[in-house]
Amino acid sequence: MVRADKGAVLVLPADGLDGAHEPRRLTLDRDGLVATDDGDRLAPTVGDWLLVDEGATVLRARTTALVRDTAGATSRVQALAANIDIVLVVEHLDPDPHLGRIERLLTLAWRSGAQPVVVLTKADLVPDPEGMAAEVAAVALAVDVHTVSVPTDQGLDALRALLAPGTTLVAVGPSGAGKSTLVNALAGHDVMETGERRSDGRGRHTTTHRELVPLAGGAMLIDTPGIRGVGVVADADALDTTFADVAGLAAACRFADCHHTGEPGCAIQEALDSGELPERRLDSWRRLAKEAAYQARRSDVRLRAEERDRWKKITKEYQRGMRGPGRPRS
Ligand SMILES: Nc1nc2c(ncn2[C@@H]2O[C@H](COP(=O)(O)OP(=O)(O)OP(=O)(O)O)[C@@H](O)[C@H]2O)c(=O)[nH]1
Ligand SMILES: [Zn+2]
Repeated sequence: MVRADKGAVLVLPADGLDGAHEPRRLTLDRDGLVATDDGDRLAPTVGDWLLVDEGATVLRARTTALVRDTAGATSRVQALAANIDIVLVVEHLDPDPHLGRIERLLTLAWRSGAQPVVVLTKADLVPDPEGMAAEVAAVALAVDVHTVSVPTDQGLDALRALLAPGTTLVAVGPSGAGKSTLVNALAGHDVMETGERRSDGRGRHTTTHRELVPLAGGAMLIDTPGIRGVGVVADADALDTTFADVAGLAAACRFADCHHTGEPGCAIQEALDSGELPERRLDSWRRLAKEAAYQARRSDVRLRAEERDRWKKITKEYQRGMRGPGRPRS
């Protein structure tokens, strides 16, 4: 699936992912959901595979999914993209890259099951892009960090090397980071509108929808609108990967339930004192860990509510059956 449209999705045939085919419109049921193999119903997202047969559409199980927890009390996670291999965490070098945002997006990426790669854009606007990249690399553990500039073509070959046939990449990052510009540069022609001011003076283009762009070489790229600070992205496992250094230290504290707030034998406190662990990184971890804990509690409540609703429905159906005559039962 390449794009969600009002009450419908745009789909490409599996053998039509060469960039030469026009997507086809597929109308969805009223609720906008599609049945999955295991009897669930999900809202299809960009990157999903839909098996379309006469009348029936089935959503294939996702290998990976970029998900964000939505704010509503009853709503579930929202899938931003599915079946992706690489998440490009795009951040500008000018203004200065925001380390906390990179950590947040890396957590979103790790949670998806795909491999994150950090892309620092606008290298042409700063005197020392490599020095800045080293600072970012220090917070992006086990992740490649690339610096690029689209106007000078700097660093783009390293990204082109990621575009193996069949590979799906998604670009995430704040508005104005240069995601659409990057997608266009990698596609070799303009497929996404970018933030240039329009000549008719009607403001600037920003990406308003997620869209899958099949590239000539057989890779697929998904551009996303700028992800704002809202939307919880953390879960405990993903956090431990993003903050492997903090998690490792915490495991070395004397008390297993150490809060790292002055307890004796606290390895985190020692690392802060020695300068090995920057205060900023610990704060960033604490903030995301708090969100993850809150989210876990909320989803517990939600699961229990769903279970209750399911039983209510079953009971109602049963009572209706008892009341008869109704439909004959098979
Ligand atoms: N100098 C320079 N400018 C760049 C570079 N990449 C992007 N820009 C500019 O940055 C602005 C924002 O770029 P976009 O590609 O629209 O940003 P985006 O991340 O897609 O933004 P949203 O669609 O709002 O999420 C545009 O004016 C681009 O021309 C770069 O490598 N160097
Ligand atoms: Zn501790």
